[in-house]
Formats: sequence, structure tokens, C-alpha cells
Amino acid sequence: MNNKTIIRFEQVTKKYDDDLPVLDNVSFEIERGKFYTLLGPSGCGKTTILRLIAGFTEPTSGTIYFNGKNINHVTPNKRQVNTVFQDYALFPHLNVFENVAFGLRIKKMKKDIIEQKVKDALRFVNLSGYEQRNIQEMSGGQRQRVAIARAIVNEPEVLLLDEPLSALDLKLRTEMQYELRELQRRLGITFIFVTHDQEEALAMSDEIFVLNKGKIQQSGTPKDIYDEPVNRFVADFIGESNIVAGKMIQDYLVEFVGKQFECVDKGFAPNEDVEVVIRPEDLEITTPEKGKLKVYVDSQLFRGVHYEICCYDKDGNEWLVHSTKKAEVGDEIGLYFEPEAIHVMRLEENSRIGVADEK
Ligand SMILES: Nc1ncnc2c1ncn2[C@@H]1O[C@H](COP(=O)(O)OP(=O)(O)OP(=O)(O)O)[C@@H](O)[C@H]1O
Repeated sequence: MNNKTIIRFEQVTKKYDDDLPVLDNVSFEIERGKFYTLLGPSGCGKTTILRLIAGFTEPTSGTIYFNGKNINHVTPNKRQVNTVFQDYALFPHLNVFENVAFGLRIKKMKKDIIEQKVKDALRFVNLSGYEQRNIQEMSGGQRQRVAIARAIVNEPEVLLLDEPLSALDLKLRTEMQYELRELQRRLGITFIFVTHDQEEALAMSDEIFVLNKGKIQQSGTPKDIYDEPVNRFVADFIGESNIVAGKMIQDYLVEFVGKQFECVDKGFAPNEDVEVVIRPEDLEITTPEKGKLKVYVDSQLFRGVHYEICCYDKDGNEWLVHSTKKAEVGDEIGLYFEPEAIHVMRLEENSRIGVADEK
């Protein structure tokens, strides 16, 4: 554990009933002052991780540390953590000021201190002047900000955000993404943000944990995860990918679709069966002779910035290409790619599931 670590999960398992675990022996570290995102499909255990951090539920086994102390049995109100819920959970009968002041009143703080703290929190979320408004008179985006103000007024060390943008329309959602990111920078505290939207995760985070079936599949910066997915699940879930079966002949040489290609990967067993990922934007359309692969154009869609071209090789593998060049349906074309565009992954069953587990 390094001295930046604020939260640590050590072999945490959570079972609700006698069912399969919702979280299965998960270990990871969260550092102070960074923006983390838990990303994964519905039911993968994201909210359960937040609930464990907040103290709304306890692990079935394993240990959760906060600032180096075991907090397994510490009640939620004793944790330096606040949560912003998906539905904001605001009190409809209280005005903006009283919503934000609620927790401070329960703590029996002095009136003038409460006033100062609420004012500061509302200023942070650009809602100065809205103190007396009814919650019903606030828009979706404004309610969202009240919910954030109510959480940060307690000066938590960690703010947990459970899909806080999912109720907003696309335009407002994008605006709030910028706002949240900026707010995290200004506050300098740790944000742990839950989403199932991969674009949102890539745009906002310092670090992403990709979860599936109660396990962390991969953790890293958005670029790490996009450029070097460790397995098929991550490659498929993050962005669009072409994934084909291959064989790692030796270091820096991989075979797929019956041909051998130079690549930048190493450390596999000789002739190890692998999966190969190439992103659609890393494929360049050429004449059939100049390409590294020959494919037939099956269909094409104009997507505004690029054409999305669907092709097939002689083995029947589908190749999706994003290109500013147009292709003709039915034509044979070449596909060119650099060695760096090839990402070699171990097969799912052997893959380094839970890179974070190894820390
Ligand atoms: N209180 C509970 N009792 C029993 N099962 C639960 C409970 N809470 C969650 N689960 C189950 O645990 C699994 C993980 O749930 P969790 O809410 O952590 O997933 P999630 O990744 O946040 O999903 P979503 O994106 O749909 O919110 C699901 O199968 C869910 O049905």
C-alpha cells in the first residue's frame, strides 16, 4: 500500500443469499484525489462496491480499509464518505438551502456555521442565489447539483456517485460530465463514479475499473484500457473492435487469417492460441495489393465524421473499418495496419482477469 492510498479492498467477497457471489474475491486500491469510474454491464456489482464503501452493507469475507484502518464494521455516519444517488434522494418539501443543510442540522452544528457551509457548497456547484427555491422548481441538472452540494457540504474525503447522470438528456449529460470533472479538480477529493456508459467513463476518469460478473476484469487509465484490453470482454465493452482468433508464433510475430504479422506484443508461449484485436479506426483502406489483408466490402454507412464499412475476409471474419474514404459495396479492397495497431490478448479462460487483484 502506498501513502496515497485512501481505500483498499482486500479479497472482498459479497454474497446476498446463498447465491453466487455478487463480488468475488475483489482486491483493489483507490488513491487520494483522483477520479475513478466503476464501469460494467447491469448487475456486475458496481453499486455493491459503492454500498460497501459507504457502509450500507458489510462484506461476507475480506477486509475494507480506509486510510489504513479496517472499516468493515464502521457505521455509514462515521465514514468520511458521502453518496450522490441516481434519483438524488432530495427532500421535495424542503427548499434548496434546507436540503443542503439537513445533515449539518442533524449534527447539531451552529446556525452561522451551517449558513456559511451551505453557502460555500452552493457556490461550488454554481447555485448561489437559489437558496430559497423549492426543489420542484429546479430543473433536472439543478437538482443534480443540489444533490452534489448536499454531499460535499459534509467535506467528505471520498464522494460516491451512483449513475448520477443517467436521468438527464444527452446535452445536459455532456455538460454535467464537464462540470463534475471540473468540480473534482477544484475540490481535490476522490470521486468514485458508477456508470455503464463506456464513453462517459473514457471521457471523465483518471482510472477505470472494468467489472464483469463480480470481478474486476481490468483497471487502468482510459488510454490503457482502450489501447490494451486484456481480454475479449474488455475489448468488446470498450469501443468497437475487430476480434479474431490467432496464434502467437514467437515474440513480436502473430498469425491470423492464415498470415503472419509483425506486432509489438511479447511474453506468450511459442504458438500460444490468442485473440487479436484491431480497432476499426486503425484500419486503412488500400488497393487489394497494398493491403496486409484482402477483404470484401459487405455494407457501408455514413456516420457524419467517417464511413463505417463492414467487410469480410476469406475465412468469413467480419472486419469493421472507420474511414474517411468511401468504399464500394461488393469490391475487394486491402486493409493496412501498423504493428502497433495489433493488440494480442490471452484467451478469456487464461486471461489476467483482475489485474488489480495482483497488486
Ligand atoms: N439487497 C440485495 N439482495 C439481493 N441481491 C442483491 C441486492 N442488491 C443487489 N443484488 C444483486 O447483486 C447483483 C449486483 O448488483 P449491483 O446493484 O451491485 O449491480 P450494478 O452493477 O450496480 O448494476 P446496475 O447497473 O443495474 O445498477 C445483481 O444481480 C443484484 O440483483
